[in-house]
Formats: sequence, structure tokens, C-alpha cells
Amino acid sequence: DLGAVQIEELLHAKIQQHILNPSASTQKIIQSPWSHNAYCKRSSDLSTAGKKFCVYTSDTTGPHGVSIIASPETAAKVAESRLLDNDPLESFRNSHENEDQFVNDPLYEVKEIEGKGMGVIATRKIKKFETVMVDQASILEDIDAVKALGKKDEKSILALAVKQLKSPNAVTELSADHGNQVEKDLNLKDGGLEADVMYTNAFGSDIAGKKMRALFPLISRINHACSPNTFVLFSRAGISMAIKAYRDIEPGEELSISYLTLGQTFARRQDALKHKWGFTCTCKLCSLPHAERVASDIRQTLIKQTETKILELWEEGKHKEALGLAEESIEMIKEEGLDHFVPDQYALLAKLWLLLGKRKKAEEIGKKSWELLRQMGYLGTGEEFAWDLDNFLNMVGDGALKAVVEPRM
Ligand SMILES: C[S@@+](CC[C@H](N)C(=O)[O-])C[C@H]1O[C@@H](n2cnc3c(N)ncnc32)[C@H](O)[C@@H]1O
Repeated sequence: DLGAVQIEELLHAKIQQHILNPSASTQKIIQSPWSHNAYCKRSSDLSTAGKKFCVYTSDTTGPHGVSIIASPETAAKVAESRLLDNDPLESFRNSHENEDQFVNDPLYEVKEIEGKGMGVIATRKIKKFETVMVDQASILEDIDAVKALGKKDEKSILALAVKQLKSPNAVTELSADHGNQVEKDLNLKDGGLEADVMYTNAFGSDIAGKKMRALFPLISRINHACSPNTFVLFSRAGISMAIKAYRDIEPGEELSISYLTLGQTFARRQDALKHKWGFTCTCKLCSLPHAERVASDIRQTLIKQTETKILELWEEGKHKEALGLAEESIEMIKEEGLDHFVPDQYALLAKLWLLLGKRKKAEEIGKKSWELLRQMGYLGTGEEFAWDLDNFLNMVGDGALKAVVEPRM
């Protein structure tokens, strides 16, 4: 039975961002990790009126300490699950990667880059999929708290969250140079320096079942490029983050990540970057000669449309055409340098072959997807994920692979 639901489900597998979870483990409460008393404010928002949101700090966690702005229930959950023990070195470092490189002898230096403020430059050759940088969040802000608190309360809570850290300077010295024209026009930009830093640098992360803004001070220095040479990988807990190389990087090259969901046209990218971060992107992709830029835009648009098209063809019983299009789409994705989409496309192809009863073909292509995800770091650093076609495709299909690459928020 090749019903539409089945196909639709498998098409929902999108780009993953977090290391995948082999099985949820429950751990016992040890003791409160907080080093400071909670400081709380009550919600002034109608939907959460009267609810408390507080700042909790653990100034010994990670390189900079961490402050969480959330409800007491969420903070308790974070403490109980020992999320703060999420050591980035354990989450990301492979056995062949040298611990020293993350602690004393990094592969990069932070320095001024003309027209961009600070930036991060490779100091030696970095190999494809190598872990370049690891970091742990120092500010976590529950989106519910952002909505619940008025500007004034959010400002005082954020300021305290930063002040209580081991090294507040690691946060206050970051760029606060976002370009939110809407806020500027409305003259609402009075959330203080800390709010501006969050707006410019924070990533969206799922932590303890809540959507949060997470600030990673080291990683914050990486500038944007539309076809970047590195990507971000969240730990399972969502509190640590690694920067991994998409491809070989030469010494002296600037490290870049994409602040936007990949796969957008030139005009959309320019607009989003100008609007939210206040700069005009002059990256390689944005500086292509006109004809090449148009060709790139067409590919980006086509790539976006192929999923729907594959689904339509499949539903019409045109299985061969659907498979052909999925294969073509992989070529286009590679040509456009959107390597991140490749594992999901392979997984999709494997599923289509399996639905047609061609297990051998499905094994061959599914394994490619698994192998790429493994190399990229999405399967963790251990041996938790042995290759098994059915398990793997199940995991891809049921949404275990996290949706959306929307790193900044
Ligand atoms: C997350 S920070 C990156 C690090 C920042 N350059 C710094 O000095 O700390 C984001 C800010 O950096 C600048 N930026 C990032 N990518 C850029 C680019 N490709 N061109 C120009 N400015 C950029 C913008 O001011 C943006 O708001």
C-alpha cells in the first residue's frame, strides 16, 4: 500500500541539527546546580499573566558559566536532567581529535575583518567534517519569558543574567550590531546592551522541551556567508554546540556559517540579512556575475520545488519519474553547494526504492545517507548507531531527525 500519507511522512524528514538520540536515559537529581539565588519577575502578558520567570545562574558550568531565564518549573527540569553537565568536549570530540586543540591550541584566531567587525580565521589547514570549535551556551532565554516580560523587566533580568556569569565580558563585548529596522523605526530599541547582543548573536535551540534563545560566546564571532565553509551542530541536550567544516579549509581563510536557512534566492537572502543584521552581504555567492547569479537562483528555486513534484509524480503512479527527479535533485544540490541537504535526499531515495521492493538498491543508497550523517557528526561520537536500513529509515521518517536549519533567531 503506497498511500499518500506514507510518502508525505517520509518527505517530512528535513535537515537535522541536533545529534540524534539513541535512547532517552533518565538520571537522578544530584543537587541544585545554581550558584546564585533566583531573581524573578511576574509576567505582564495576558496569556501568562502572573506567571513567574526568573534568572538562574551556575557560574561554574562551561567556559563562561551559564544563566537561564525561564519559569521555575523549566529550571527545575534543566537541573533534574543534569543538562548543565553537557560537556561540549564529550559531545563532539572524536577519539582522533586532540583535546588540546579545543582548550589551549585552537585551529583559529579571532581578529578584525574589514567591513565585518571581528571574525574568525583558520590558523591551519582544517579537513572536511573536522570539529573546528566547541562551545557551551552562557545565556539561555526561554521564548515564553521573552513574550511574558515587558521590555523593562526583560532588560533587568538579562543584565543580571550576564552580570552573574564567570566572565560577563565574554558577553558584553560581543557585537550588538543587529539591524532590526522595525525596532529602530518604532524606537523600541531600549532593551539594553544585553538584549542587543542576544538579538545579534543567539541561536534557537530546543532545551528541556522549550524553545530557547541560546548565546554561544565563542561561536558568536563567526560571520555569515550564504555558501558557508562550516555548519553548526547542537549536542543532544541543545546546550553545547560545535562548528564543523563543510569542506577543507586553508590557513588564512575566514570561517563562515549561514545565518539563514539554506536554499534561498539572492533577493531573499539580501533582504533578510539587511533587515535583521543590518549588513549587505558580499559573500562569494552574492557577488557572482549576473548570469551566474540568475542560474543559482533558478537552481535554489527548483531544489525547493522538487519535493512537492516528487510527491505528485509518486501519487500519479509515475514511480520511475519520481526516482529520476530525486536523483536529479541530488545533483542540483551538490552543484549549488548545499551539502547539508544531501543526506536527507539520499534517505528519501532509499525510501522510494524500498517502497518499490528494491531492498538492495535501498540498502546501497540508505547507507550513503547514514555514512554522511556519521561523518558530519549527527550520529554522535560513539558507536550507538550501527547500520540497519529499517531502523535508519524509521528514524528519518518519524521526525527523529530535527527539522529546520534556522540557526539564528
Ligand atoms: C554574530 S555577529 C558576528 C561577529 C561580529 N562580526 C563581531 O564583531 O563580533 C553578527 C554581526 O556581524 C556582522 N556580520 C556578520 N556577517 C557579516 C558579513 N558577511 N558581512 C558584513 N558584516 C557581517 C554584522 O554586523 C552582524 O550583525
